[in-house]
Amino acid sequence: MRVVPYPDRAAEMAGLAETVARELAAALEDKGRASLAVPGGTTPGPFLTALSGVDLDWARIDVMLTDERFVPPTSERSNTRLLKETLFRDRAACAALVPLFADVETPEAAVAELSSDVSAALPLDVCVLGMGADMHTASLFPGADRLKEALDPETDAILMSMRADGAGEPRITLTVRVLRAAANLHVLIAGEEKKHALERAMAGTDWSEAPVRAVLSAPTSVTVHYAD
Ligand SMILES: O=C1O[C@H](COP(=O)(O)O)[C@@H](O)[C@H](O)[C@H]1O
Repeated sequence: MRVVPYPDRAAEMAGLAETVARELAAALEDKGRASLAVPGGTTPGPFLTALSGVDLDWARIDVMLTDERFVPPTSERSNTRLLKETLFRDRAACAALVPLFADVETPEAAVAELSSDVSAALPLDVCVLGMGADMHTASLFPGADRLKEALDPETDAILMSMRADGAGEPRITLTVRVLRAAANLHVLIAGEEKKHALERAMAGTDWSEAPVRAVLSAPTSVTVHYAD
């Protein structure tokens, strides 16, 4: 794992977009199709907007979220909404969205409905994750009801419903097996609070206490991007 510091957030977002674009272009060249997972939340908007302007053959790129809140896409809390407003425009407007939301009664029913389309887009060529100050990543929250199953590297599940005190609404998340299998992994963090959380995560080994550790210790190329 390596940590790349940037002078400011604008440089961080632009730098990550450039790196991800290069990795997607290499995957397209190799295989004719590429897959990308991106985080939701408050941090990645400028990165996603920068990526939307990159000249790539977006029609051959499958894009999914690392996790979604179980709210309608019209909600301010919807990660799908963020994705549509930031990435799915400009040159990337024709990318193929692999949904992590379904208009059904429960997150469990959504997982059942969505899993086969997600599975068809795996393994991920590029996966960008966020991290909370509580060291959650995707919707893998410390203390969550199904965290143990989602952290199991041998699980057959690719998507899992998740409920946790710190999560607000129920969630749907990619499992650790899927995240760790990505060819290129990036963690995007900004600000002092997250810098301290990263230091705490790097100082221990227990995945359930700090789920982001499962990603930081992946056997693949892992880069943490940081700016104040
Ligand atoms: O709830 C979520 O939180 C994390 C971190 O979000 P941020 O607002 O602190 O940037 C995010 O990576 C995840 O995708 C999202 O659903």
